Amino acid sequence: MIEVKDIVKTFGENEVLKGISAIFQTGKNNLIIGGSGSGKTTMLKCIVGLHEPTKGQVFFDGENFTEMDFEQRVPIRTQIGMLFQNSALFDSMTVEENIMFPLNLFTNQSIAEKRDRANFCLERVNLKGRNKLFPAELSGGMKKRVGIARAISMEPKYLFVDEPNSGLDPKTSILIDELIAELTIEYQMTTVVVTHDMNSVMGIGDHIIFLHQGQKWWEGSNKEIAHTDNQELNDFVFASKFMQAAKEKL
Ligand SMILES: Nc1ncnc2c1ncn2[C@@H]1O[C@H](COP(=O)(O)OP(=O)(O)OP(=O)(O)O)[C@@H](O)[C@H]1O
Repeated sequence: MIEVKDIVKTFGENEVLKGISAIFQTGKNNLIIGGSGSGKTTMLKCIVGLHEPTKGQVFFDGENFTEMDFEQRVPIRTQIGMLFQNSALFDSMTVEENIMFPLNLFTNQSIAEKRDRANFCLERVNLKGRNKLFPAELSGGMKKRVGIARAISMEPKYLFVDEPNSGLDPKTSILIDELIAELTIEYQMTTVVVTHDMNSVMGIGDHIIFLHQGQKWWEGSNKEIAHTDNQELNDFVFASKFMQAAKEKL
């Protein structure tokens, strides 16, 4: 479980997060949604320590991450898997080398053990045997899957994903969502996904936080979202005529 308490983040005069508190449960797909510039990525970066919050605290399973120094954070950092936008694979490394990268950095495993783990992760994301390919030889969906394989290589307790569906066709997007959702349950991870993909919201949104102008404006599940009377959330989720028509049938 991850708890954020009263997170404020300012950049100069710009107060981007205005005191956000939330709990992200273990084994759940927690989604952060909101309009462009509402502070979603900033929130994710504050949780993982890529930004220091101006105020407030982040707890990983009760441990106060915010007040730890660099060294003290290492054990928690090794339990964090991340998939950021564009998959962030190393272009000069093969698929296998990309997946083994965190293992090289953080473990003393032998080459054989690391290769076994890479094979296991590749199989788990349906890319068995693609070890020797380079990122340039992969489709966007395959790159995401390699990114997921790398993110789970260390058997993380916490998984953070920023816009997993960007640049993917709708069918591949759903496959990626389903993979994240399956892995979350299988490994009982606390997963936090930043998205503005409505298929993801409706498909895997166990717990959703809607940010509006740097504040937590609404919180609930995908089942509740269809019946909300929150005006800003409605305007955001059901912006298109198609979604409005779909809502009426729910
Ligand atoms: N490093 C930074 N320095 C200064 N301002 C920043 C920085 N990072 C983000 N911001 C500002 O914070 C605000 C929120 O940005 P953020 O990327 O968190 O939004 P977002 O909700 O993820 O948007 P999008 O959906 O467009 O990716 C924006 O006004 C942005 O300019």
